[in-house]
Amino acid sequence: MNLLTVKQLTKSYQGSKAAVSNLSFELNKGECLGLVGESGCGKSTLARCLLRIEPIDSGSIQFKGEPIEKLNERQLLPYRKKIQIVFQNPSAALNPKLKIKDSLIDPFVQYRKELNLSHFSYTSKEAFVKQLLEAVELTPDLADRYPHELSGGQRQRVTIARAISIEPELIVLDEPTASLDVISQGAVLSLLTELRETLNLSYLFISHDLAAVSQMSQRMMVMKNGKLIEQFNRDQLFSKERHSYTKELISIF
Ligand SMILES: Nc1ncnc2c1ncn2[C@@H]1O[C@H](COP(=O)(O)OP(=O)(O)OP(=O)(O)O)[C@@H](O)[C@H]1O
Repeated sequence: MNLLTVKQLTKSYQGSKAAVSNLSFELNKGECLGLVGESGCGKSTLARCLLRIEPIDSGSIQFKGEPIEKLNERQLLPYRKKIQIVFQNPSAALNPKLKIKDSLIDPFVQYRKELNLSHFSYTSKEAFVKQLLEAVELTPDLADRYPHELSGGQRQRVTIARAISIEPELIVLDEPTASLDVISQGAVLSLLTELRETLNLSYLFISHDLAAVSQMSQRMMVMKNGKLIEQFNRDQLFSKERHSYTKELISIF
């Protein structure tokens, strides 16, 4: 089933050439679609446009066939809980003044009335927070700590737990492991794959790291200077038909 359809999406910042230019792709339910490209090629701009954090210049974004590019904030509410984002820097994503349990419960409290959870269940705040921490393989005692009392890897697990707490359909992962050391990176990527399968999630996985993208994704897209160069199945990554730019990226890794 088709979850997200993007057609001819273009976005430019004032006074600059298009950061994202005429981008078209589809993302299917249950898959991880990878997007790889060097720094500054427009990956985060695309992520922000999909989340409607940035307005787009032209093109369309459909979620399950519904155009969402022109919806106002109130009309967007039902989509806000279906599409979540995990950013590169978990420290910026967590409120330093809130204990982990309060950050974790926040999306649930915000969307409580519209939620129909199937994997998690809410009986009490404590029990719910415990379930979330367990889902991302963290111990329950972290609930009472503040973000600065956690490691970078633990903080990123907390932001992932927040994103999955309301059981979204799609998560945009924007360089989710870029701030982590290699061992934590591997662990977080394995966790994300497990969660996708358990919770029937779909991912748009954005990274400059070709190895990570190819490990996670069933299909991949390559972006350069705001444009999509090509898209292909993961098992076609090393095919001789690949674009010369993709081959260049492969040669660097
Ligand atoms: N708020 C902004 N205002 C003006 N220009 C911006 C803004 N955000 C990004 N840009 C420009 O848009 C282009 C794409 O940036 P973007 O952050 O989307 O790239 P990226 O591929 O995510 O890079 P990185 O991997 O380094 O995060 C760059 O030329 C950048 O300078």
